[in-house]
Amino acid sequence: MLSHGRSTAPDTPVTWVAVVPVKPLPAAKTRLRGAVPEAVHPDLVLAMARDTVAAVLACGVVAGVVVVCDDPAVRAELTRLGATCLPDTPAAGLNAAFAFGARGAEGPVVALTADLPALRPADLESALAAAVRAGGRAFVSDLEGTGTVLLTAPSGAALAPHFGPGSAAAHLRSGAARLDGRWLSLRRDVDTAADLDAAARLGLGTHTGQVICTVA
Ligand SMILES: Nc1nc2c(ncn2[C@@H]2O[C@H](COP(=O)(O)OP(=O)(O)OP(=O)(O)O)[C@@H](O)[C@H]2O)c(=O)[nH]1
Ligand SMILES: C=C(OP(=O)(O)O)C(=O)O
Repeated sequence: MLSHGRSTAPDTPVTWVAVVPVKPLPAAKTRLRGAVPEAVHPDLVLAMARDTVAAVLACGVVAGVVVVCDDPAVRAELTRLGATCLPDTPAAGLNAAFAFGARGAEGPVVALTADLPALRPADLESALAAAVRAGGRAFVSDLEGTGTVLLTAPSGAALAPHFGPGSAAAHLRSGAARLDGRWLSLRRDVDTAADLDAAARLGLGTHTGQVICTVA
């Protein structure tokens, strides 16, 4: 289990607004079912969201995290961590939730999925520095190379999210630049039990690590 401290880059302005959508727990992470006993599944999904949001908040160039979620229990937990939580007002799926969270943001926006329990702030900070160098919209694919873990838009640009199956190719087609860093902790999203094992080998955040300890 790792303690992910706030990364520091004193010469880099703190500017990014992060948007993290989370599905209501009873419906979330169906491909991960069976990784832990059924009764613990919601705790695991919430713990992964808590570790993701905690790591994003600890990133030295992130000014704030907006969570979009229709589950009041999730909103309460993530508000406690320091996120600003909004109900999923559009109720029209993942991309609508991302666009809703990003609307009106002042400064550049980074959209992240909530299933990154090994995320380290330094990997996120390095990816965001690469996004700044890229100039326009940019994305980071998951380790498989087909999905997306992060999409950025510069200040004033539309996020135009295309998350979902095949999203890496969709983001490329939409004109976003692919950022090719190692960033293992960022690129290790957890969709299946095998992904969770791989994330555990990298080092899980505190909350997910505790859930895994209770079932080990
Ligand atoms: N607010 C909101 N978040 C969503 C929605 N759909 C997916 N998400 C979140 O988006 C992220 C990426 O989604 P997936 O990895 O496909 O998660 P999932 O749909 O819970 O997983 P599966 O059931 O296994 O497909 C996760 O953090 C989800 O919680 C949605 O309709 N609204
Ligand atoms: C929604 C996505 O994530 P996942 O692979 O977790 O479904 C995506 O990659 O666009």
